[in-house]
Amino acid sequence: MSDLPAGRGRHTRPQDPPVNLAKEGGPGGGRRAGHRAVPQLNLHLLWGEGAKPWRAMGRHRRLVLLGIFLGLVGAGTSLAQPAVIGQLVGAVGEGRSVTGPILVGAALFIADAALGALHSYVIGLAGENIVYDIRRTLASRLLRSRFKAYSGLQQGDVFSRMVSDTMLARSTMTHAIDSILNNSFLVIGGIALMAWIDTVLLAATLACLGVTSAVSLWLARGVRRVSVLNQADLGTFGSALLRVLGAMPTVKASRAESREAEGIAAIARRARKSGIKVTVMSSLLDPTMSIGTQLALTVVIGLGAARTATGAMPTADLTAFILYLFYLVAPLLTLFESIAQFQIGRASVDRLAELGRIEVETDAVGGPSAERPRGVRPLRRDYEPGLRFDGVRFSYPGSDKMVLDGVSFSVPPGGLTAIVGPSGGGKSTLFQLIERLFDPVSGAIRIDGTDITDLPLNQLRSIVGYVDQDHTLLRGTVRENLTYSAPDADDKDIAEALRMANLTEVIAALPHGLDTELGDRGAGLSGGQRQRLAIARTLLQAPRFLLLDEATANLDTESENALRDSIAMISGFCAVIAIAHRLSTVTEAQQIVVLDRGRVHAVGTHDELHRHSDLYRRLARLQALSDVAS
Ligand SMILES: Nc1ncnc2c1ncn2[C@@H]1O[C@H](COP(=O)(O)OP(=O)(O)OP(=O)(O)O)[C@@H](O)[C@H]1O
Repeated sequence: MSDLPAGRGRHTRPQDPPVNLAKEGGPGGGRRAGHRAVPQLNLHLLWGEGAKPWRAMGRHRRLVLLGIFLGLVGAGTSLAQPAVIGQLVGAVGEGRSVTGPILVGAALFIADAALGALHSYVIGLAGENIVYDIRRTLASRLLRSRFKAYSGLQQGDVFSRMVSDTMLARSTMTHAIDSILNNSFLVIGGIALMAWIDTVLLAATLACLGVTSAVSLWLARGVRRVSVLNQADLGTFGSALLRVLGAMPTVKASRAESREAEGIAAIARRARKSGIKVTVMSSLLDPTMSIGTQLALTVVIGLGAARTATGAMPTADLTAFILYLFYLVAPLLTLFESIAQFQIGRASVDRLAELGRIEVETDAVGGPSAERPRGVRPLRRDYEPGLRFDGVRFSYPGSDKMVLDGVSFSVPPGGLTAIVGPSGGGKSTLFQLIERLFDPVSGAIRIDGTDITDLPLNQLRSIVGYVDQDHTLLRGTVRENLTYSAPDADDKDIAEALRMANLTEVIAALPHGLDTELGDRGAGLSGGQRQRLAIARTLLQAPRFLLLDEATANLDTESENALRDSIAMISGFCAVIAIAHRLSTVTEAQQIVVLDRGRVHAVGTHDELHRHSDLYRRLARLQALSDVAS
């Protein structure tokens, strides 16, 4: 492994001087690095406690304002049109020249159409920009979130917020706000011009429209209430679907397709029910306003005709008034629809803002903490090289049960340390704490004498490599998978890592070698090959500590031997800490830690434990029996 490049932190070997971890801690030195409450990211989405669509528009407010302005100018040209038509009617009636009104009218129509198109484009553009910013910022924040906070979320709900809530929020922040302002302007302008023409007819109009407007506002508020429920139902639907699709082999093997399909259908039914409520409330808006406008029109025509007959009102004025009433109908309807749309979108803005407040790991990526460890003088004179658990106690968030209760042991900077013990004893939890996915309730984990909570996360995770239980591989080629945590690794590094993971021949036999595409979850490779590929990937990161979870859980004898050889090779240049279910693979370990119900039961070599530990002997006996059985 000595050929791996130094730029990826590979040079901190057991024989290297330990790292002055606190000095490299950057701004976090002395504090618990990585979990500060104030995020470093420049987020437009940190909207404070209340979700404010205006603030959420971020740097696109000017574009939205330009769109609104264009809309208002367009509305002005619309408002002028009935007056010009009124003049045209007057001119015809009085035998005057109609050229002027026709030219002005034509100019207004053209301006109205051009402004309308431009206005739609600018508002649409602002919407796309806003939704892009929200998605980009939220995705980045989610990826940097504290694992503790992230693991409390439902993935389907997060997905639904990112896809459907962002669309609804976009409508609110652009179309709805723009439409409310423009149509309010049209309505107020229309009313003002109608007042200028005839106050009696206006009073009759307002009386008819007032009642229906109040009902419409009440309906719009109801729309928001049911929209919140509907969006939550959609989130639950997404979560359930994702969970089932992610467990397809188990679903099929359990012949649970129909049961799961029914379960999903039940959630879909709930979403349908709340969706129908939204539709009912929204569709009541139109007829409510239509009743008001029809009534107003009837009254205006009747009363207007009477007033024209008595000479109290010229015919041209009545024509203009009726035209304004017609002009008023569409903006009024759109206004109330937009208010309803705004209310629906506000519910989505709330849900996005909630996601935007997820706590982040502040120094996981970038910043001074991104520096790789350099071999510098040790932090303390009395440091103990390697990794040490010191009286670590831990319970998972929301649970009182102490999963680890006073765990203490040391891992030397090289060689193989195996962790064994009964199921549920806390073995995997140890790894989650070393990776700082969670922090201990009390006690400390130290590397070269430095508490890992004083280390920038980026640095910690570059010196600790982690191969999880699932040996997670990503979609893409073998090469892309291998270089995931060391993107600048060259072919020589890759060849070396493959050799150490005993994969050289396996990869050479693939149809396109390193450039062979792997399916989801590494399809195309056997379980053992996937596991060794995950190990090779971690090796390219040149860790000082390599954590292997359930290293030999699903291997045949040949793969197990291949892996055992690999571990022996790897443990010659870095410390390998392996959770092992098969004791046969760790008999050669420099030390074995037996963990039982969250406590260290014993530490020693295979021979020592065999002599002194009842539990170890029992585990070995059970293992031997299961090996015979299989
Ligand atoms: N996310 C979690 N929330 C709450 N409790 C958890 C969580 N993960 C694990 N536990 C509990 O913590 C205890 C230790 O689990 P852990 O996975 O560390 O054990 P393990 O020794 O690795 O078991 P196994 O050998 O079966 O993998 C178990 O009782 C488990 O139920």
